[in-house]
Amino acid sequence: MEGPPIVLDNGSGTIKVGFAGECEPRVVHDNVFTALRASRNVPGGEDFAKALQANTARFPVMDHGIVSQWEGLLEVIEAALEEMKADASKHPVLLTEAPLNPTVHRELLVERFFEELHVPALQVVHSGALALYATNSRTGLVIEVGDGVAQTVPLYDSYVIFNAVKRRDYGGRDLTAYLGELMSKEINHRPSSSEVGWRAWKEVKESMCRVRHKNPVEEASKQLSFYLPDGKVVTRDSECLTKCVDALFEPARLLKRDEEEQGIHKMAAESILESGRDTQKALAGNIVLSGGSMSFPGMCHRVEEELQKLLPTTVKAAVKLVKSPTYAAFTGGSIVASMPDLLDTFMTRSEYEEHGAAFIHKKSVRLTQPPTMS
Ligand SMILES: Nc1ncnc2c1ncn2[C@@H]1O[C@H](COP(=O)(O)OP(=O)(O)OP(=O)(O)O)[C@@H](O)[C@H]1O
Repeated sequence: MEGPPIVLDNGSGTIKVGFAGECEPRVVHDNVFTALRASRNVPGGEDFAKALQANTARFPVMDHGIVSQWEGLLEVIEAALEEMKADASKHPVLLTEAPLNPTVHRELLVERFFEELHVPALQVVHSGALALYATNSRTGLVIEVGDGVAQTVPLYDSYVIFNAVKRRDYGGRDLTAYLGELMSKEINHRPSSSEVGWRAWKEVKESMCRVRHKNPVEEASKQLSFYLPDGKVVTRDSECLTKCVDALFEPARLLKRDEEEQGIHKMAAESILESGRDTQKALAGNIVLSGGSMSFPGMCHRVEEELQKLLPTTVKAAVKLVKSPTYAAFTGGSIVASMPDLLDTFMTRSEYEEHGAAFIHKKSVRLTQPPTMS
């Protein structure tokens, strides 16, 4: 007999796993492949093992929303399920994927889940769409920036407006690297190893970085100074703390990407303007920020301000931050997977065996189907 569905938010930085109906994930793991594991699975693995000993090993399983280490992903998931004492073969799985990934990526996910994790049934949904469910609304625009992907997903009455979804390949991981670059210039920070540097930059980013803005109430919770392992100090007035967040609005220039890499406010404006005229006001009036990289103090105000400049004056932007930005996709997935008729939309093992992995494209749930608006 099957147990409750398992919800698996497979992020570029962390994987969040739990049961449908629960508010927060039971297990949150860095989505990284240890050097020791990598040494068993790739040619020239001894170098990875040496890197581990030198404490410089970092092998992310995901590269901007795309699985780059399949063996690593399976090991991370198996470890998480073991921690939950859950047997994948006894639970349908609701899995998240970044929007606009290649179709073949979804098929490979399906294949691995049926063949290697032996799941009885599977559904794959966009993480951005789920975040809106976590706020209990069905119409709105989600702006989600996690560790590796920035996405804007408009939903009208639970339908994803597919043609207006935007996705770019930058996120918190890029901000951490950019902050490290800024700190090495501004305070001559020289970490003893890349791993030590990375951890320190990430901690500074999460505890001190904020949006360039003068609202002292919103900024009050941030730390005043941070002592880096090399003895250097980052103080609250450091220019790099706000400049790091500016990169979300100017990724092409600050993260040195090509012009295609628009800032989140431009992606959001395009998502709204490319949706039907009759839905624009409803979308702009309920903008939800989700994903860990939207947690910077002052973010709602800045997004609202920048976005409003790009919208007609009759379309008013109202922006709010979801309650737990890093868990919002999981929470939304947990709500969706608890809906009584949702299980009918899952791809079953017999469908997989009969039609193959590509059948998943025919099994979209309601919230991932194109709208049928007149
Ligand atoms: N308080 C914070 N302030 C700023 N950034 C934060 C904060 N907390 C977490 N982050 C950043 O958020 C990112 C992780 O967010 P999240 O878990 O939503 O991403 P993900 O699901 O792993 O990746 P993605 O959705 O991009 O595939 C990390 O880069 C982390 O450093």
